[in-house]
Amino acid sequence: MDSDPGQPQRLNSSQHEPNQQQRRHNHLVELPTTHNSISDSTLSSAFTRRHLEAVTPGIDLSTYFPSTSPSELARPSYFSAADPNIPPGPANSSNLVERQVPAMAAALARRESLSDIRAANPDLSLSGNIISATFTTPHALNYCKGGHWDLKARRGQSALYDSFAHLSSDATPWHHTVVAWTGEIDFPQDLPSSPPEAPTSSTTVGVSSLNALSAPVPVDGNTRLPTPPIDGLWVPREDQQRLEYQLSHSKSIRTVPVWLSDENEVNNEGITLKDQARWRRYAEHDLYTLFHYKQHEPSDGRKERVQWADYYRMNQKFANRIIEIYKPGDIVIVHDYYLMLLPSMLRQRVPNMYISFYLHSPFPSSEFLRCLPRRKEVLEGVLGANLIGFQSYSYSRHFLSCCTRILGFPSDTLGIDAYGTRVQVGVFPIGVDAAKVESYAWVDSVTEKYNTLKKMYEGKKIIVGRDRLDSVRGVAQKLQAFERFLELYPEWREQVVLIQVTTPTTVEAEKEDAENKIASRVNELVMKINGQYGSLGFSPVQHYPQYLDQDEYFALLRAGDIGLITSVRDGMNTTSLEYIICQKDLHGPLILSEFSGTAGSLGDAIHINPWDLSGVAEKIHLALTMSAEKRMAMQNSLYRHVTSHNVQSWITKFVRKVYTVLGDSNLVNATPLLDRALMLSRYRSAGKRLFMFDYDGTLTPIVSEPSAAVPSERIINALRVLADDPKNAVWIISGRDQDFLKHHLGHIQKMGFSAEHGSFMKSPGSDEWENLAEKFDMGWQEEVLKVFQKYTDMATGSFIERKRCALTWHYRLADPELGLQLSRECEKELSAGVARHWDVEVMPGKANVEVRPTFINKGEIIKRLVQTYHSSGTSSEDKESGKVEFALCMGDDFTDEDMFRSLNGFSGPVLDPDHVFTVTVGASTKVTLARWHLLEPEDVIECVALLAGSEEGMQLGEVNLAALSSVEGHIPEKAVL
Ligand SMILES: O=P(O)(O)OC[C@H]1O[C@H](O[C@H]2O[C@H](CO)[C@@H](O)[C@H](O)[C@H]2O)[C@H](O)[C@@H](O)[C@@H]1O
Repeated sequence: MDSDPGQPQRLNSSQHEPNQQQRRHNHLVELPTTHNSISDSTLSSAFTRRHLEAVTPGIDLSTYFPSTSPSELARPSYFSAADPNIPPGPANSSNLVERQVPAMAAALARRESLSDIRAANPDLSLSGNIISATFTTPHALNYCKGGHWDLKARRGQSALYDSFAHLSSDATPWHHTVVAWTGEIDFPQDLPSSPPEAPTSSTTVGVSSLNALSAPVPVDGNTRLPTPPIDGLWVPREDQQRLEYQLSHSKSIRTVPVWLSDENEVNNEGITLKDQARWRRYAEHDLYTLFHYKQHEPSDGRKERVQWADYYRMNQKFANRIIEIYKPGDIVIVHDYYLMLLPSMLRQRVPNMYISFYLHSPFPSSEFLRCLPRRKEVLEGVLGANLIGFQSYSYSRHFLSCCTRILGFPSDTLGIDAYGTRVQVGVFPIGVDAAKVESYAWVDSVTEKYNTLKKMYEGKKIIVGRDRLDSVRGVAQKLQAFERFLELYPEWREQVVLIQVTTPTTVEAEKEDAENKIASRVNELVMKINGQYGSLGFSPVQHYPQYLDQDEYFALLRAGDIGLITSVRDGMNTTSLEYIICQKDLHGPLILSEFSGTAGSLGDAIHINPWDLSGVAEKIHLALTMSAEKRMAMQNSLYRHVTSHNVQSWITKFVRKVYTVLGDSNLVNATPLLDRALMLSRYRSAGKRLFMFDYDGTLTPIVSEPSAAVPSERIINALRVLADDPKNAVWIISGRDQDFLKHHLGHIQKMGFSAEHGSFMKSPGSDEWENLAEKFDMGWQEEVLKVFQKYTDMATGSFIERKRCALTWHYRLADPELGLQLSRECEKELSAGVARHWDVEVMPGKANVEVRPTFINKGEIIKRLVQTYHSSGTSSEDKESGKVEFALCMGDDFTDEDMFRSLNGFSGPVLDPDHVFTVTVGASTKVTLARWHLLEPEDVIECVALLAGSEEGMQLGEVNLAALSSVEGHIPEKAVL
């Protein structure tokens, strides 16, 4: 093996070793890619065989796995926790731990039992199950000929998968299940990714997918018959079941796969393309980018809508899958930005579910998040969780401020009041499996490569870097800083080598960028530096654009004199943690970007600003010249941190925090975000529907001047569409007087009205107003007016709204503090005076105080309406007979609670509770009798338009807008109304 340090070369003499030409130019040419220490196919075969042996005793598997040798089965791998070759269970893992990290072994020895946990949390009914939802399964899947599955270790996220392995092991008391998408399934060329073409009686010409299903059985006996797809993925059901069985019986990580369709698309040339990557597109294109403080030009809105729809649908599929396996008392942990809608979707289905969310990536400041078109939905989605965890304090602080600034939710440093409950926020920096790193980093094969490396660069200092080729990893900055270092410190020229390994990105949005810009920028810089500071015998930058295998990786980390991490933004940099472990004896300093999520935890590393090239250069010099004592002190402290804050302690602390938070949460008052998709489906299946809308603060936003609260065109049109449908009875139930309602909404002939909190009623289609307070003595009004006038005189800007029956004193335009104080006094005075000798109720409203007869209220109107519309008849064609099969009631204030109370009374005995939607609008902190929550009138309008659009879309025979809307969670504004 050529050991000339001047020649870039691979670190071993494997079959992948490049030829001489490649060596000379390896910074320009991508070398043949190697994989983890066990090649993908070997690993997968080993895995599959091991599992099938476990689950199918007695079956000879040798024909399926002809190439799996016993040594392959036995060989360990660090890179994937999902690798079944890592011995599972307490005996193996704790032995390892005890040998390697005594502190951790002691911690694990203090394993809590479930009964201890239950005893310490008597208010919770913990089942002992944890469901972890993560985007992709710990294994990449290969669908093989013959319908068998080959499983490969998935690259990346090793810390997360290690935490799953830990939770699944006997080292914890939990019964753990991972729910995850299969990921893009690798199909062999000769297997159909869509239904195979079936022969017709006279010809073998292909038929459409639909016909293929009903086509005659092929007679050759070889053609695999298409079965109806699960969501369009053309994997026969028995093969899906085979995989599900295999994954669910895994001893290392029990996994339940989520099947998502690959929904083939036909391109302009009529060629069918598989597009399995669509499910990651929104998350990786929009969220990942923005969370890393980057923005791309908006594309045409249509593409974005489709990506959002896929994201929404993908999250829904996860929710469905979790609900299938969920049992009361289970703890659900949702991981990362792919699944940000999932917490709310779960909360909507099971309001008292124990849900937590952990973000592995950074979270940006509100100034950045504001640029995300779906910012509100994304924040609302996560807020379905009881606990939200972040990698670093600044990410959690940004999140809190986004909730307050974008959603208007009250927050403090510990959490947010949302949807009638408290959502807690915490910082839990992830770690790595330190014991595992130690056990693999010093095996003979690594030491051999380490020795080779050291020999290769004898007499030189080695700076190591291993990054993904993402723009956020700062590889270009690293090279520029190194260049600056060589410029500023000529004495180090030819004395220092930077070995930079750059792995391909897996993030969709980065791929294009990476291929086009970053890769060429990095190559340019490597050439420039080597051209300027290199010689015939030596190139100062050794760039390896490739995956490293496990042995090479650890050998490199051990061989480094400096670890250099210059990411301009990352959630957690696990390479830095692994470097620290690998340097436990040699104490090579770690130079770490302050923009890495790890920086907050590794206070003893040398922190740098990667944008300050001279500053980084100085720190490289400092690290190279640091005394041995100082390096040792620094490294020892970092080592202690990394080994005690490992991935096992991370997940243990997080889970512990989940149940502590649950003990503090008031889940009884939780009011989930309205499940629009559910509402729409119930609406569409109902023969007879009843709508009851409050007006101010529900259909229109609250404004300072009552006369300015006019309905928008959009809501008028939507209400009209709903009211025109013979299946619907639509009512406005408001504190407003008849004139106001008539003026703004009276032209919707088929709508019913109740004015002044139930004092007056006008049925749909009628011109007559019924006065329900007719017989009531109005003598109280004079007394109330006197009191109101007194307060009006005291608060400049306040005024009295005089209606026919109800009276309102408004103080919104007065000084806010004085107004509030006087309103309390006014309410007290009226309650102690006029309300004692008249049968009237004094109600504090939104910057108002209202008085009306007690027996008249919105709840009474609801009773009348249900009694009127709900009859035991069966015809659903007219309003005179038939059962109400869908009821939607929306309101925002105290007076609307009467409506919810009444409807709740009917839910069960009269109306099917699953078909009654009571929705409160407004403050996230609100304690309400409503079952659902919406944030503001704009959301109400979206929902009303969604229902109206659903019918209209179908009537017009257009694209089924409702179907699109339901997956998108909103209705296209212009297209429908
Ligand atoms: O039952 P509602 O339809 O919600 O009506 C309740 C009262 O709403 C109006 O006042 C409130 O809205 C105004 C416009 O946004 C706002 O300026 C005022 O401060 C609020 O109190 C209306 O003026 C009252 O008559 C209704 O009783």
